[in-house]
Amino acid sequence: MAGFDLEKQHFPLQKIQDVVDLFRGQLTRDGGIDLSLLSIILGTIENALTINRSHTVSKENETKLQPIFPVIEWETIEALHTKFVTIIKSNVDLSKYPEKFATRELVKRVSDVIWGGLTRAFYKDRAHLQSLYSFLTGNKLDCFGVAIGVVAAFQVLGYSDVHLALSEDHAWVVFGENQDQSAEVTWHGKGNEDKRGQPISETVSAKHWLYLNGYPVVCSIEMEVAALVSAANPSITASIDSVEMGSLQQELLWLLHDMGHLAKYPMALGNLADLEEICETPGRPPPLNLLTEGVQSAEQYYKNQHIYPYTYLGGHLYRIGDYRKALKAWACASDVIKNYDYNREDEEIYKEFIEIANDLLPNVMKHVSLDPESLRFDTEAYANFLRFYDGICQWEEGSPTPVLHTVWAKQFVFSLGKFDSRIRKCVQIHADGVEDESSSSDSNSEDENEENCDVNANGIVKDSLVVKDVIVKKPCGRKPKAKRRRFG
Ligand SMILES: CC1(C)CN=C(N2CCN(c3ncnc4sc(C(F)(F)C(F)(F)F)cc34)CC2)S1
Repeated sequence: MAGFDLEKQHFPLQKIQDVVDLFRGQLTRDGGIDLSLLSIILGTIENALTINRSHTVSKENETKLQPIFPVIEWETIEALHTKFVTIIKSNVDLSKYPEKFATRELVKRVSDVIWGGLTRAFYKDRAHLQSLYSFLTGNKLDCFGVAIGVVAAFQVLGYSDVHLALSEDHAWVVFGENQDQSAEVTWHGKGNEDKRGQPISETVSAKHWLYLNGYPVVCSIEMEVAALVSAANPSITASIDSVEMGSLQQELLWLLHDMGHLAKYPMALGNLADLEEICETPGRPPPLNLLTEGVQSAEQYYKNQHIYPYTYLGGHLYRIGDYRKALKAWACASDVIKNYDYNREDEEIYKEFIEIANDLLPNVMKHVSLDPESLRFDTEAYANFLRFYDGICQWEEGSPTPVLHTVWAKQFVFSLGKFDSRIRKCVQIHADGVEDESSSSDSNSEDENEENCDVNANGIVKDSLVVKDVIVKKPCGRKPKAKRRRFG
């Protein structure tokens, strides 16, 4: 196949650098990127490194004690690629679709072809079902795999307007001359009827986390490569990862990062940060830089409607023991979720907040000691703690599905009680625009500590009132004054 001469020269693939060079060649050549080829290559390697690890090791690797890596022959990849092209072209009669750009009917047809190629009874939550290798050798795909398979199929059919749209827990496609059309192409979650073929309207996405309130990541072809790489799964078992697959993913993400293709993809930046946390790449910036990039990307391109940039950041800070900043990141995540209405298809983000509130935060509060530097005496930490819970209360308000239950309340009381009692006296909560007689009493306590009030934290919500200012005072925080008796 003349078109593949450039790729052929990289084969046989025997080490990570061979794959990186092939991806770089694809990403830099004009002739366009072949998504199905890259998905098949990545899936073949993932399969050999995680599921079928009994492969031959090349002489070169054997002697140099290189990480083991399968020898991938061109013929293997070419056969699978030909199979995919044949399935798509023989099942889609393009004479019925004369338009230059994709139509909703054609998108539904291509989705049906991928859908029709799947075995009925398979456990869709299993790992390693995200690539075309899985589709072509096992007739199995997860929900992301169906979506990327549809996009790859349209490439095979010669369309350049069909692209992947990603939220934080769902994927669909955009298409049309102005990319202003959208369509479901896969299913979501368990027990939900799939809505394949339907558009994602503004009413469907408004205040709905699953559609990021209308601010999904709409991929370029290069970002679709980044999605393929992000979706690669190095896990061999629940507790063991393939080092080779992880470092291949890491190297490919750096390649994409250096080419600017992660700039609008916060989750890919988060994935790379997590890989760097596990095994840093010499000469590369620390994970915190990537996580900050992810937050800035969400603020700049997606109106700060994404949650995961903050929970990626909070999780990392938690793991390195920077609990103050972790708490701030989680409060920022809560500031985002509070504008959404929670519903039954949002379980993934619900689990994320449950883990923070009922596992991570209590652990933070358990660990804090009597050390005056501890969180217990930090007023800004307390304000962030209140902001975190307040956002969750506001998330529940107006939602068709309740969020909170007694477990949340028990953990809230546990964590709240860990803050030093004087902290709570240092925090004044002013109702937003609602002047009531009690607010005048606040001024007394303010007078009493006048010299201490110099920090304004972000607003929080109290009961049904939006509270604009939380006035916090320093000395109750970090270093209690000498005259204060040590606690306990
Ligand atoms: C802070 C966290 C709990 C750590 N890992 C997280 N991930 C891991 C990686 N991940 C992702 N990483 C890159 N791209 C995507 S596209 C996507 C999805 F839209 F949901 C899809 F396509 F339906 F699966 C998910 C996802 C999902 C979120 S969020």
